[in-house]
Amino acid sequence: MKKINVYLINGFLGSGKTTTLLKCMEYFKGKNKKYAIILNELGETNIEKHLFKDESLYELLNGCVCCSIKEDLRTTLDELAETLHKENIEVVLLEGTGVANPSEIMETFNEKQYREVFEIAESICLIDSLHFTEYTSVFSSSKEVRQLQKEQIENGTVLVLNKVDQLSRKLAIEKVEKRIRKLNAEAPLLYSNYGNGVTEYLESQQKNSKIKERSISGHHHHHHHHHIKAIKVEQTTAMTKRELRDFLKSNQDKLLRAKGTIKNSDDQSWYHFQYASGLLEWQKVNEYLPNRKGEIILIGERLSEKVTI
Ligand SMILES: Nc1nc2c(ncn2[C@@H]2O[C@H](COP(=O)(O)OP(=O)(O)OP(=O)(O)O)[C@@H](O)[C@H]2O)c(=O)[nH]1
Repeated sequence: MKKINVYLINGFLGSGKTTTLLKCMEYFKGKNKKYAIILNELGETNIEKHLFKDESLYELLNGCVCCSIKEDLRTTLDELAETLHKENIEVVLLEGTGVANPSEIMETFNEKQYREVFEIAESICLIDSLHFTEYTSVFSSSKEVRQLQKEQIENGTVLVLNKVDQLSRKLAIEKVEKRIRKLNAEAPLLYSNYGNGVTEYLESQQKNSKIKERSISGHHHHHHHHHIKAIKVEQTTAMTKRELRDFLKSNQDKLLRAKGTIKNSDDQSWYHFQYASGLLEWQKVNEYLPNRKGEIILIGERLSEKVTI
């Protein structure tokens, strides 16, 4: 029986995984291939669920604690294997948490019972060009963050240097590329904004599938990443965008990423927001959200459980 192609989408927090996943979904839709999505989310709530309405979605919430990833994934894959053929699913798209070692996931797919059904077609590693130097420097990041970047890049079959729009100088890009190449010299490297170019790459690989004989087995180091955690903070009073930005900036030293849905005191409307690479983006929610509570997911190191806004 033809195996199900699995596309892993990894990369550090905020590097552009979900943005790329949405593009891959469009691509497979255009090819009339049915896919299932597995999201490995950090934190107890999936704040981005609105992006995946009506999709075949499997969630591994809290799955970042690496020791539990494999077990959670096995349960999901067993469930998926039951329905795959009934639903004509041909592709699985799996987005990692951003703080997990992709080899844990690869190893699970490599277990005999799953190897017979699934095949990792590509392990896409997104890299935030703006923050890569900071995240890999001994002066500005923890050992844990550096280790994660290294593991993710080492395990990519294609590397996507994303957010190049944030790098102003060509020299800076070259410097980042040089450092990446020290970690993974073989995988093709794409320059990208908002994950553009990834689906074109997938298309070209389909045509060249005969020449692709890389082994995707994953590196077998086990590191534990218990210091990076996600906490959920509930919004108690409506706030302006400026107040939100000030709040995030005041936690900047510990914060790697934040996202959420909050109520804006200027127009009393709901907004989804994203905070990555020190940049805050927000978008008005157009649908009606009854009994909605504002909530923010903060992801970082040394975060205290007692944050209030
Ligand atoms: N300027 C710029 N922003 C980008 C680019 N790609 C993604 N973003 C923005 O960066 C933020 C994070 O993007 P996501 O796709 O959610 O990143 P992610 O890796 O899925 O984030 P986590 O799953 O939380 O780790 C969003 O606000 C995106 O709109 C890019 O190429 N350039």
